[in-house]
Amino acid sequence: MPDEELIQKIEELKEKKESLLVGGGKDRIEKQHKMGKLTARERIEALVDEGTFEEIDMLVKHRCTYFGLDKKEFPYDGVVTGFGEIKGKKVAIFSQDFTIQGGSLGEMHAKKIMKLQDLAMRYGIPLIGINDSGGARIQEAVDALYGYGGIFYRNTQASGVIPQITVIAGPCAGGAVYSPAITDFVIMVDQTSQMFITGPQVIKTVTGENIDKENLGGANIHNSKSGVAHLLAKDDQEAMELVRKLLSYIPSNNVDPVEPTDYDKSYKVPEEINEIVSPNPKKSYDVKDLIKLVFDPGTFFEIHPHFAKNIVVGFARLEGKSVGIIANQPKILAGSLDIDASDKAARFIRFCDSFNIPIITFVDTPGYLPGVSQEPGGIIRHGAKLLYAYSESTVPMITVILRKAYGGAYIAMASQHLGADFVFAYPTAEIAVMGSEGAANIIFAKEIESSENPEETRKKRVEEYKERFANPYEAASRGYIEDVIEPIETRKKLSASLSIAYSKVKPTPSKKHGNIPL
Ligand SMILES: CC(C)(COP(=O)(O)OP(=O)(O)OC[C@H]1O[C@@H](n2cnc3c(N)ncnc32)[C@H](O)[C@@H]1OP(=O)(O)O)[C@@H](O)C(=O)NCCC(=O)NCCSC(=O)CC(=O)O
Repeated sequence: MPDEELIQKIEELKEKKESLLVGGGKDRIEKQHKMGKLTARERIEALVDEGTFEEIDMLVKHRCTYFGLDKKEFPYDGVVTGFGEIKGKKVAIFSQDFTIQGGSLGEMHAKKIMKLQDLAMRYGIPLIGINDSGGARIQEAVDALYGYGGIFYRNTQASGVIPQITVIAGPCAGGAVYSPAITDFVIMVDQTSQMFITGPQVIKTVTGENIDKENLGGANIHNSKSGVAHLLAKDDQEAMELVRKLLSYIPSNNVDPVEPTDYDKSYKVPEEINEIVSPNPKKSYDVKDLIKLVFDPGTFFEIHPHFAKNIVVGFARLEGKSVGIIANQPKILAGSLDIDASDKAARFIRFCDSFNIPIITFVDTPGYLPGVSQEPGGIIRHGAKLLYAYSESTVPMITVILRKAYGGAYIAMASQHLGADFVFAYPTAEIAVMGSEGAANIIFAKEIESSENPEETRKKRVEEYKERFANPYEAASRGYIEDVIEPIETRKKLSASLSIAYSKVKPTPSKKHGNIPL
């Protein structure tokens, strides 16, 4: 005979949980849907493998008594936290619920996130944060600020230990923006998400400028101009699919390897690869066409595709194993390295290195971009990040020089001198201090000027310089590159050299940490 009191207690528990599951109520959920947004719980459902989500701390309550909050209850204090699986891989997830007091972050809301961060670190699993919040819960004042501080601190401690991925699926204003900024990848949803340190109204008061929130901090601005966001999703559903895809290329932590996948063993790089890179340095091409032919078909996943398009970064698989790719893009700004390209590549290199993902670099760049916007903008310290990031990396690094590799940019783009394990060059490669025309104009200036036919002398000298240096053989003769290869051999050479370099052990000097130029 079941105990009546026990039955009643279980009923009470069920009712309590069911009442919490309605979040901020039907009307607010409807409003959320009308805006094209999923709710916090629907987002988690879209993210994880079916039926794998295990919630914790659903019964947490706020304890603020100011401004009438003592009379208000906020289910699970406006943030859903717990664990789930993505393609079988365990992950920790928090998802802010905008239907509950605008998803604002108070003391207990923050404590739930902090606890989850601590647990993700303890278990060595990725942390995924879904942000949809009006920021610090204004009534909770300094307790809310304590909360943000604790989250930032943990984000920083976790950096390089577990992957941290953020989805911005609504407003993210004020102090709230810095947690996503510390995480490894930020995905923003088009039209429904914004990030800014202060909104349009405050800007109008402080600086007198008029701007709407989309142009100030919408998904397009942060994906294409500021570089704050790495991926753009058309809606919440696509954002969750992007997280799932991203996770398949990266490990759970800085110790575990990425699981290799099956791949088509019969895949042969098509002959057309030999025709992509033209020997004419003025003829551009899309380096992504080459990348797609070299790696396992359909596996190239570009990161930051809308930002600093003169450099391409992303993941792909080579014989089922995950690799990170950095490639100059000759189609945009001739593949030159500017401030944004340096920042973009350096951060990606450091992610790969932190999580033991080998780095493959394709080089075709005339150099660092000179000019009046770049120098005062600090191209020197930004450009230095790229050299620094490659130099400090300890993962296997393989470099392929496709065509131009001039001067400082040759050194910066994972040259052997910065620690690349294998460097290959195509016959079209030009490894020199600078382009032949510029070089001849400088070193033969006096001779050209004083000759009877300056134009003819100039041409002759340019040709001489080109013949001497605009090729890969001078570098190969010194052993600065391991081999000159045909493009069609690229996949085979990369696989063979990676299989050797996987066991790489690179001793690093004992230090607390370096001081990368920021
Ligand atoms: C985010 C919004 C644009 C969303 O506008 P909407 O019209 O969609 O929604 P809304 O204003 O009706 O908000 C829904 C409910 O959430 C509440 N709400 C929203 N933001 C809140 C916050 N930060 N603290 C406490 N409550 C908040 C609203 O009062 C409302 O409650 P109800 O339903 O009961 O009426 C707006 O709410 C907003 O501007 N919020 C403040 C953003 C901000 O300045 N945050 C910075 C905080 S300071 C900070 O973070 C620290 C720092 O900057 O360093």
